[in-house]
Amino acid sequence: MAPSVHVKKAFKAMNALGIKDAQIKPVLKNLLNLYDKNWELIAEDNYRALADAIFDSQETQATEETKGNEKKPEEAEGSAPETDREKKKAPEVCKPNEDEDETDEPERPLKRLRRRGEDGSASALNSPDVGSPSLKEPTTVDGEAAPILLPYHPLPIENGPDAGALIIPKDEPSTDTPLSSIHPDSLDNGNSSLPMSEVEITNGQGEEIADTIDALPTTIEISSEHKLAATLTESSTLELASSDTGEVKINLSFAPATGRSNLHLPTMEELRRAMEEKCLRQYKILDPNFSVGRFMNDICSCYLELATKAENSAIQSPENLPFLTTNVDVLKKSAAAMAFTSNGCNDLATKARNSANQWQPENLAIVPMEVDVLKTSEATMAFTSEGSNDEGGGVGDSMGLVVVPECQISADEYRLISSIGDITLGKETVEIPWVNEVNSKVPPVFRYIAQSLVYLDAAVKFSIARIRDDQCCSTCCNDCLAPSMACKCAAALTYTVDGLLHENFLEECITEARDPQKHVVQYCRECPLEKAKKEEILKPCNGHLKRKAIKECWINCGCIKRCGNRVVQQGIHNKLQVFFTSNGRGWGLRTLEKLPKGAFVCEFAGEILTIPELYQRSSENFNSPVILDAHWGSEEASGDNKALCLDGTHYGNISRFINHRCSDANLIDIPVHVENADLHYYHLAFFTKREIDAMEELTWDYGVEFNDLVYPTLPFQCQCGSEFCRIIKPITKSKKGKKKRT
Ligand SMILES: C[S@@+](CC[C@H](N)C(=O)[O-])C[C@H]1O[C@@H](n2cnc3c(N)ncnc32)[C@H](O)[C@@H]1O
Repeated sequence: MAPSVHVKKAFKAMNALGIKDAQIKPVLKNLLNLYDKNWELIAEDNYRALADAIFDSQETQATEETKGNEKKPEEAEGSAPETDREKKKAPEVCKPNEDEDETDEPERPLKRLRRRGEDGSASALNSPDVGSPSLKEPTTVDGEAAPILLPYHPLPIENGPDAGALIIPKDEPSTDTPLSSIHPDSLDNGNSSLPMSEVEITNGQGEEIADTIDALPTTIEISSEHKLAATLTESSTLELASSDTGEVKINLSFAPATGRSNLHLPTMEELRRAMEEKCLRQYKILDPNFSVGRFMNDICSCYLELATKAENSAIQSPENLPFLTTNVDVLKKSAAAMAFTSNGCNDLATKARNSANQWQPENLAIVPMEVDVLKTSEATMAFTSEGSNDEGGGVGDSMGLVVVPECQISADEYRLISSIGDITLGKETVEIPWVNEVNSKVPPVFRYIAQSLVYLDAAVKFSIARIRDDQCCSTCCNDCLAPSMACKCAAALTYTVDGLLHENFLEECITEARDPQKHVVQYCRECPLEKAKKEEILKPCNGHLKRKAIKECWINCGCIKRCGNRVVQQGIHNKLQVFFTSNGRGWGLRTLEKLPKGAFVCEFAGEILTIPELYQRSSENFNSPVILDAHWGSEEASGDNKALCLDGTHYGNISRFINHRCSDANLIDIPVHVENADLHYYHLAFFTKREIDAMEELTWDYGVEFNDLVYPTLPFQCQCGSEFCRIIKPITKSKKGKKKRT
């Protein structure tokens, strides 16, 4: 399964920051659960999420200790010795700005880290001397940019005379001090200590013009084409402005954070997905091409259109532009501001309409995130936000500006996001819907394939010439399971006429899976699993199995396509559903109808990789690859390109959602030969081990061990809930002092 190299890298990056292993380990475990083992996210910005989580946990600990200690009478009287107080603080290593930071708040180990692409005083995590790997943009197996993971690029700010007056949020403001509205005329250019939500506006010639946001009544003032000042009181605001050069900027801001320690910075991707999901659910948008990026773009286009129209006609009265409250003079010069609420647009619109006569820029505001959209024509856009959440109540530090090219989401992805009806995108003969009743996540992006595909080096050849006469039923001409047929392929009595596995065959497979060591037939001198690791000392081979396998009728057989000895190759036919589990296991697969014992559910489809190829992917995020352990070590299966596995991470089918359950899973995986008799490659098909009720989750035993707690070879803490769960639970002491497993 997933190599420990991820863990090692994470430890290394944290060690470079002076954080000790003991502090890293528990937080990393939690984070892995939280991020569904998405190492790519965890490793982003040099493990910024991990560092943040460690610091948060230290902070929480310190706060708790402080609270606990405050209760002690001697400390309440201020008699705690200095040394004790110091102990409550976060570790020394976490306070790089010690000299500057003299607040009474519990010490925050590191300042909140900037997002990728921001400049200025880069955080320790971004400094090259940390020695951690540089950020790698995700690529697909073809080497093309993976569509879903939107890279951030710093916005190129032009200082030339033609550059528009665009707002660049000031990075890392550091105080909660309430702000007052600053009239552009009275601005102090070059102010270097702007507070938390303050943003700068440049006039294209390097001069700061300014924009401030605080916790007072909402105000946006526009005094000239390139001058804009805002003071906001409600939770957040949205502003739109265009420049002479046709650029449109949208700026949505949170009000300053107050007492929200659990905020985390969502990625652009998370934000976009959450918004898209919301639109799909709440507004029932059915257009498969819908995207938030496009939506924002449309706002910009409409805005420009309206603004341009305003130049030529008198329609710019507030009654005619219900959501737009701006200064007409400024509009005429192509710069403007507008505001509306995210959940209360109508209220504000009404307010704006009702107050037409007093139509003042003060009556603006409230949107729960910070967004910047630039250059409609080039469709670039930037989201800068912190603490965005579905309720729109998030607040946070002011963010730096990041710009993301809009068109990085492939058509497939659009379809995936909008195609709640069928996660297979029509690639199976049945539709498989997905549902999330737990949160607003949408399924991970991957290419749905109904059949496995060779990635590159795997020696998988399907040649008719290799099928011997005694391996097929060339004389059959109908259904091989029909009573009158004496078919040699069907003689193995694998399937019943109902398309189920024969009871005996199934039981034998279950017994074999229960104790695989008993069925080991081969030990290799140099096991491919070890060899591919390129470590100097190879561990001895654990042995390889000769598993019971199904041989279906294949191309050389004379029977019909609907022959009873062709089950797996017919594909999925049951009603299944992908759903989000409620106990931290991410997505899962369940059946919507009752399934009998021995029924075929689906096969594991993915990229067919050689073991070295699998290890080369070690820096990527694995989705539990499956080893095709067949006759390894035998003469026939030797060669680096013959020891194979299936990886469903990037290309996969519905099986990539099947979760693990120790021992008493309801599915069993059985090798199936469909195209040829090659022993080193086979299909892996899932069959029911027992009758399964409608709505029951489908699970299989990945066959993994959960015993290395320091550097786990598995990327997840098992939550299967089985009474036979193999995970070693930490031993805790009960109140009576007895040790027990948690
Ligand atoms: C093949 S995927 C299964 C689908 C996955 N849950 C998802 O959301 O995409 C395997 C991953 O699911 C999670 N998982 C599967 N079984 C689990 C279990 N019993 N306990 C905790 N996590 C599990 C782990 O993150 C594992 O790496």
